Amino acid sequence: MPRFAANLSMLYPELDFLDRFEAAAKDGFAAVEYLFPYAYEARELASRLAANGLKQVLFNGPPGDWERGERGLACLPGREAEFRDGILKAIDYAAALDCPRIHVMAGLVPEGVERETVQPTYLENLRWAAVEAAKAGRDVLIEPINTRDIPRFFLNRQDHAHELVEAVGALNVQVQMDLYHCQIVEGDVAMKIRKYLPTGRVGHFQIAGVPDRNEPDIGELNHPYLFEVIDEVSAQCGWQGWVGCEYRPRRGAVADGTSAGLGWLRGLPRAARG
Ligand SMILES: O=C(O)C(=O)[C@H](O)CO
Ligand SMILES: [Mg+2]
Repeated sequence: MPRFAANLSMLYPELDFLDRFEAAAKDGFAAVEYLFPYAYEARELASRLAANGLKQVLFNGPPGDWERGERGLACLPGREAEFRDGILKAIDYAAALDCPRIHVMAGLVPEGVERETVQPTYLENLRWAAVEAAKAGRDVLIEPINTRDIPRFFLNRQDHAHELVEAVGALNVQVQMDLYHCQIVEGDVAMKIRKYLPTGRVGHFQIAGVPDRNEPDIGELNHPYLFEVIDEVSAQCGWQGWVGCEYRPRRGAVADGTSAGLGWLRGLPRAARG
């Protein structure tokens, strides 16, 4: 089975953020990811990781003004200086948390502007981020996200993400393949894993039930089957990454907490949470 990381931005909403590390470790996770570390001192987060024997495997670069709806700066002409400051801050956090990868959110295509118009800005920003991240020994990830959840998000499809990774041409730029978004936008998920994982350009997976982003055993995707596909292809190509559990608990959230909804994980053959 693949190795699973708990997404602490979505799992354990019943707990304060800093208490979610311990909860994830108690549920058997060996790794965590979350959206943003910036509201906390890096040393506080590092001590929570260490105290609970957890690895940090992913977080996002600063997204711009999240409360006002911004979802990344990479494709926004005129925001390059802010983008660069954010990437440098993320790289500092990644060093302090010993986190190998940073997700750089693409941002929203401005109203009335064509996607193609902002693509040069996006590529230039990614190239710059790749160079800075490489100096620090980190990978930069880009993630196609569905437009039902984030209307006008610049990057929606796996093929577009892989074209952009090729265009940047840096070994440390990879695709974050979120199977939830992939199913909503384009489907044919198993075949896309078979197509893209062997390229060496998939840095991380994420999962959630489709369509409601709840536990992976709720909804239209057959995750045990997809895990077998990931296992099979990984055995052939040597992929050794993580699968982030990025869903909003439905089963356990109210009565018993997130743990009660982890039956899908405990039920997997040779369940590997770390
Ligand atoms: O929404 C997702 O799927 C993500 O992974 C992003 O990091 C959230 O903004
Ligand atoms: Mg995701």
